[in-house]
Amino acid sequence: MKIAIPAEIKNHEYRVSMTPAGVRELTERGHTVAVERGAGVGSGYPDDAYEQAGARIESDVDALWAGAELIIKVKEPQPVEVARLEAHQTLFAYLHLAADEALTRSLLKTGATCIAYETITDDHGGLPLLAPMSGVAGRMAVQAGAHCLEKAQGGAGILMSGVPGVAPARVTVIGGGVVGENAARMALGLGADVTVLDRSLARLEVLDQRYQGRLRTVYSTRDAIEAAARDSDLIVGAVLVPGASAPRLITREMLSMMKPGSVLVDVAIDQGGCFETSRATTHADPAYIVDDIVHYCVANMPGAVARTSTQALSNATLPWIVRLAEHGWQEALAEDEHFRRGLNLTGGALAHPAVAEAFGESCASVEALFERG
Ligand SMILES: NC(=O)C1=CN([C@@H]2O[C@H](COP(=O)(O)OP(=O)(O)OC[C@H]3O[C@@H](n4cnc5c(N)ncnc54)[C@H](O)[C@@H]3O)[C@@H](O)[C@H]2O)C=CC1
Ligand SMILES: CC(=O)C(=O)O
Ligand SMILES: [Mg+2]
Repeated sequence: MKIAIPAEIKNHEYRVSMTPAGVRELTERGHTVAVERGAGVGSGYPDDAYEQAGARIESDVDALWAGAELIIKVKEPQPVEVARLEAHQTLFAYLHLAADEALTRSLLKTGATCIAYETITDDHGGLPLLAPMSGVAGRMAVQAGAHCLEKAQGGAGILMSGVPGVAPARVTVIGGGVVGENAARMALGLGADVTVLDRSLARLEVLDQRYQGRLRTVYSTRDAIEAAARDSDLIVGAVLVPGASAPRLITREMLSMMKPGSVLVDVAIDQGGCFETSRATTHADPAYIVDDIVHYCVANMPGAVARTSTQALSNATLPWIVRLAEHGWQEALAEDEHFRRGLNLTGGALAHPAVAEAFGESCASVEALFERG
């Protein structure tokens, strides 16, 4: 199969969708891999490392896309990339379509098959291609939150750990999944006072067992969220309903309950955000203030630690990419219900129920799509 690895073009996005080691796995199986010139540089992989792995380096980005059957990216395609996508091509990347109707409609018009990393599932109820970046973003959320708590950033001037005789910061994490657990672990490591809210009792039980009284677990209700708003110095938004847009858990009105200079880090911003006052920001200008509350809402947090993130992402995606390359999307997805859940769009139709629901549209029967092909 002809595979293309474009350079990422989102603001301050330094990841690349495949390491040279990943390229070698594909070229040794007889596939052709074209890598856009300079695509790996932000992650510390020069062009010659890809050449040694058997890739061809392509300087002409239009030719790179036009010559591919399978395009592997990190972030959702930007408008100039959507314009290059063709109906016969397969795109495999983070898409977060429920949060972006304009992107969804423009991708539908291309007729291309779009498979999202973040909706592929596993046998344990997890999201194996979201998890590695959720781990990174969860850990970063606390670093970012600690920075935002400093006075110069508009924060209340609170040190996460406190000092002897002075209480540590109160950190609440809403959503105790992969992002939430990693955020909680970092906050605990810094000596903060940590509470995790989730509406899954099973998840709260896992955290309770794992952290043996070092953090509080609280069932997520409106009351519990209001109490968190009143008491917390830092709230990390880490909820997810797979494929769907994030529920708005802290309203603008609730900001008035919070202490001035408190911080909201909305990691769920890539699914639209779980705070009403969240809007997506970039690493160039990551935070803003509404009603005295600092908001950090970067939608591609792992891009800032690209070397770590590229390796972690590539480790997770490679086996799935190999299956797409070896069998084509129809056969690869037909064989595996978890892979099928990654299918978001094909032939101009919506193929993921949560994405279709987000726009009040009907969802194509995935089984029927396979029969048609
Ligand atoms: N901004 C960024 O750079 C990044 C953002 N993310 C995003 O972070 C979000 C979380 O991802 P993961 O932790 O991997 O998901 P996950 O599925 O592991 O965890 C989500 C948790 O939220 C809980 N939840 C759902 N509704 C809730 C509610 N109303 N109240 C409390 N808890 C609720 C679920 O029970 C689950 O435990 C996703 O939107 C993901 O796309 C992930 C990586 C990078
Ligand atoms: C998950 C995601 O959106 C990211 O890593 O940027
Ligand atoms: Mg994102």
